[in-house]
Amino acid sequence: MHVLVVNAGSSSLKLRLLDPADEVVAALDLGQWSGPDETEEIERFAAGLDRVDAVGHRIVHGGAELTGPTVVAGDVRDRIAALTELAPLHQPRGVAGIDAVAEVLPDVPAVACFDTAFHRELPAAATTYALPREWVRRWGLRRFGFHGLSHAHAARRAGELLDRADARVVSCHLGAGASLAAVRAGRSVDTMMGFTPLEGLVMATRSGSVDPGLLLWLLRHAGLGVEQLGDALEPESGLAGLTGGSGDLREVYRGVEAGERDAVAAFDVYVHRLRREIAGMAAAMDGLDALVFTGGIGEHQPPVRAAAAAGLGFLGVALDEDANGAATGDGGDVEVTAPGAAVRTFVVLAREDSEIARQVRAALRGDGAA
Ligand SMILES: Nc1ncnc2c1ncn2[C@@H]1O[C@H](COP(=O)(O)OP(=O)(O)O)[C@@H](O)[C@H]1O
Ligand SMILES: CC(=O)OP(=O)(O)O
Ligand SMILES: [Mg+2]
Repeated sequence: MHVLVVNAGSSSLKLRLLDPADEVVAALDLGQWSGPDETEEIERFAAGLDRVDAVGHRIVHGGAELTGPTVVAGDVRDRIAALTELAPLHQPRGVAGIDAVAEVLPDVPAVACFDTAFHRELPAAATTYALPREWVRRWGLRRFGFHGLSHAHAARRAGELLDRADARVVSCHLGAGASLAAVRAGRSVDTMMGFTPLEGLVMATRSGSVDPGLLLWLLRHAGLGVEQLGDALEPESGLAGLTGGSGDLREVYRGVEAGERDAVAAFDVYVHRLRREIAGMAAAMDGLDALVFTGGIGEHQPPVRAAAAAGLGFLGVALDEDANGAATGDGGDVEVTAPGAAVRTFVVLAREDSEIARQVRAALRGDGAA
């Protein structure tokens, strides 16, 4: 089965045609993509493909009900669109991808694959916010977790590379958005993102977790409205907020090398949070066997991996300096563990596309979730 994969992220759109062996036989990447207003290129790409047997869409939020790969039929598209408030940066882009491809390939079955689905069996202790019970019941407030397609692939690859199905893996997806997952025996047992993709690590343009009291203070005392606050936390915070410039870690690191004070501070804040939370994920599953880095930053930025690992020796993490320095995303999935370290560390190329194709095939074969 040839599967066209549509991966709409917050900062990019990635289209891939995968053959039955998961080889990428056609690709289009749009670095900057606004979503609904800009679908001609997707349509042209999809229309120009010789053979598409099925389409798989990455959809960031599935809410409480869409918990596995789902054929886009009936009201499914509208149910996905109805979750826009919970992922305003992402959900409209996912829906735009569904609409654009349906326009040019109306007879090809499409399957929605959700970032949230991998985390659907998180233990209650990990999903529950300590909020009034009445609110939780009325609005279904809970932590969902995201980047599940990437975490599922990264953790599976770590299991294969370790040759252990029961491994405890901390998966670090570090892209424009970023999150960690604690994965034990292939199942997500904790993760950093919550009700929305705003909780957790410092990201390119997102704040990650901040004190809720600080947000209340801003609303009450700084004259900010809810809309302004939302706009500031999402596209104007994170690395971009810290440097007052680009949220691209490549640029930040150039500033670090040039000794620019804001860039050094931003890098330190990013790494401090990352390191602390890796240890937290390990604690959520009584230790770890493998640490995996994936996503644009995880794959291509040796200094981030080195700086995060530098504080984790107490857990048994240690990187081989040369192997880590050489792992810049071109050499496939590689190990970067220092000789003798108790925890194995891998760099795994993010393959949300192959995870989606796998789920599409499973859903269309009728054997449920992949
Ligand atoms: N070739 C590269 N070299 C260094 N850093 C990279 C490279 N590609 C991507 N990155 C980093 O990864 C970030 C984007 O991650 P990516 O996973 O591609 O984005 P998205 O979350 O939109 O899928 C960029 O901000 C950049 O810092
Ligand atoms: C969920 C999320 O943050 O996705 P992305 O990294 O693509 O923005
Ligand atoms: Mg991404």
